[in-house]
Amino acid sequence: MSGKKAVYIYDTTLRDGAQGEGVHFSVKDKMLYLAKIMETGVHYIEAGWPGSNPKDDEFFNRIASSETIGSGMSKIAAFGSTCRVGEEPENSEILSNLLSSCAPAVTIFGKAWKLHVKEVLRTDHRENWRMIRESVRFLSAGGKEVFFDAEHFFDGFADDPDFALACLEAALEGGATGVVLCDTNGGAFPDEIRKGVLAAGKAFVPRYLGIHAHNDGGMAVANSLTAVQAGANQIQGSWNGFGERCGNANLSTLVPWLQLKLGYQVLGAETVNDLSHLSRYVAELANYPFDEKQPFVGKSAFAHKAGMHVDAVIKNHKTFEHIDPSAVGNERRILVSEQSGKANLCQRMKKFQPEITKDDPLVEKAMDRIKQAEKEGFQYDTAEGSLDLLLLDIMGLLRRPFVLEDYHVWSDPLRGELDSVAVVKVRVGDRSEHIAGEGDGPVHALDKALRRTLSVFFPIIEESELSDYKVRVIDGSHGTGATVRVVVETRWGLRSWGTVGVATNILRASAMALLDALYIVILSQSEGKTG
Ligand SMILES: CC(=O)SCCNC(=O)CCNC(=O)[C@H](O)C(C)(C)COP(=O)(O)OP(=O)(O)OC[C@H]1O[C@@H](n2cnc3c(N)ncnc32)[C@H](O)[C@@H]1OP(=O)(O)O
Ligand SMILES: CC(=O)C(=O)O
Repeated sequence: MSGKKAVYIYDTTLRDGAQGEGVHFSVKDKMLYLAKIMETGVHYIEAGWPGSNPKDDEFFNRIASSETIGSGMSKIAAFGSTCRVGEEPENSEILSNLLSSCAPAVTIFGKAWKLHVKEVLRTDHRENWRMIRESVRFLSAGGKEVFFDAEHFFDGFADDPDFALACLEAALEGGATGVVLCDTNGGAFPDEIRKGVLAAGKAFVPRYLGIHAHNDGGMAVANSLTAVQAGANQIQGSWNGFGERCGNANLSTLVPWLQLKLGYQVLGAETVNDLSHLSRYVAELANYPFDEKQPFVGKSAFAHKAGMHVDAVIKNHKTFEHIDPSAVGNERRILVSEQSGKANLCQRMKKFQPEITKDDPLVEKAMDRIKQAEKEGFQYDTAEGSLDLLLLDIMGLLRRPFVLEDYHVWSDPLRGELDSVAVVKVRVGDRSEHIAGEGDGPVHALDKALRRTLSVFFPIIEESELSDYKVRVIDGSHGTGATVRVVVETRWGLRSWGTVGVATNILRASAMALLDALYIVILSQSEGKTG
């Protein structure tokens, strides 16, 4: 271990993260998650609440019978509550499930705000402290390492500091290894967090003083960092900020803050350097769309669009980047749009002609063409495939591998499934083919007909797939006669790219975007020019 101060990470993605709307992990996903996160050296992984649902039960059973899981550096923690009001710990089903789980660590939550004791538990303060103290004692005596999550600690501390601190004291008297101060409603301000953590740190010296912050006020990361600076040495959070309501403190943001910017020792360098990939992997397992606007790990985190920014970032990346993107496994992206100057264009064109310079007339020509096209409704920052084709064309490097000579589409919406038919005629060299395709709707039929015809000449087409299709009305004042922009996302192996078409006829706009997508598949294979 280096001389840096350590902060311990307690990963609650599988528990609080799974409480987030739209987040779902199957048991298999959870097993994959554990295997992956255990490699990162995260200190604690909260696996779920044994006894609360059959999925969590099966998961804990699978962990117990797995030889590899449990052998790594990360400790598994089981989650649950204290015993109920008036209940002895020995008779508590919740505590008995926690005790018999395979997890060496257990976290139980209890009330630290008088409002909850009165209105939710409907009991008195002494009984609340008893429930906390005796539940912790029972689990500690059973050989578990016990953390106490002081639910609503900061609201409770603002209301009555002595009461809130007495809840921590009860847990420590019971033998808790750590107490975790929770901003459960997520509405605290950093200054309130600082006061609460300082007071807890002054009153007690637990082995772990943790913070668990929700993001309802958009402050979860700031509040967690404030807590660490005030003396907390454990952070509970989730990757991508998944969690109840607006989510939990985002580990994908917190880890680089702590390790790269504030000088704490958190996780191994290899994990931090791979953070962008790890965060995406977790989103994929959770079956939740990855937020590309996320700090540090999102695709947009180092995407430069404005011409002035790009000019400067090429001269010295520090002018518009707070860290080197590679430090978190991310990459710099130079976008091209109507906001571009010659620096953006030149940087992109170097892909095809490395020696090109900003004062080359072709760069200015490309900039003018793109600004004009964007005025007509094209949008290239989300359609880098069409952008590359346009640039290759301007540079005189584009050899279109085929020509679409003709296409017709018929639709009969009353027919039910496969209500549309398209016929396309394609020429490659001096050979032409025309083939029909059926589809659910005219665009699907056109896509199928194009792919079937082209795969006669270019079998590689079969390996690519249309992964997204978006239509946007550009000028709503013309009603159903408005101009539309179609953006198509195509996936081929690990690569994906966007292409764009604009027209008043949605089918024509779709055909433009689809054709660009297919040109790129073929060119990437045969000429390697768009790679
Ligand atoms: C702040 C947090 O995020 S804590 C995490 C909470 N997570 C979850 O709730 C997800 C999993 N939960 C569940 O599956 C279910 O709620 C269960 C199985 C745990 C409990 O279900 P039920 O027994 O039907 O109880 P239900 O959820 O309706 O009510 C909660 C009960 O727990 C009590 N309770 C709430 N907090 C605590 C606490 N800290 N300690 C002890 N009891 C508590 C409530 O008073 C209520 O009891 P009551 O009905 O006697 O008033
Ligand atoms: C324990 C917990 O998840 C909370 O207080 O928010």
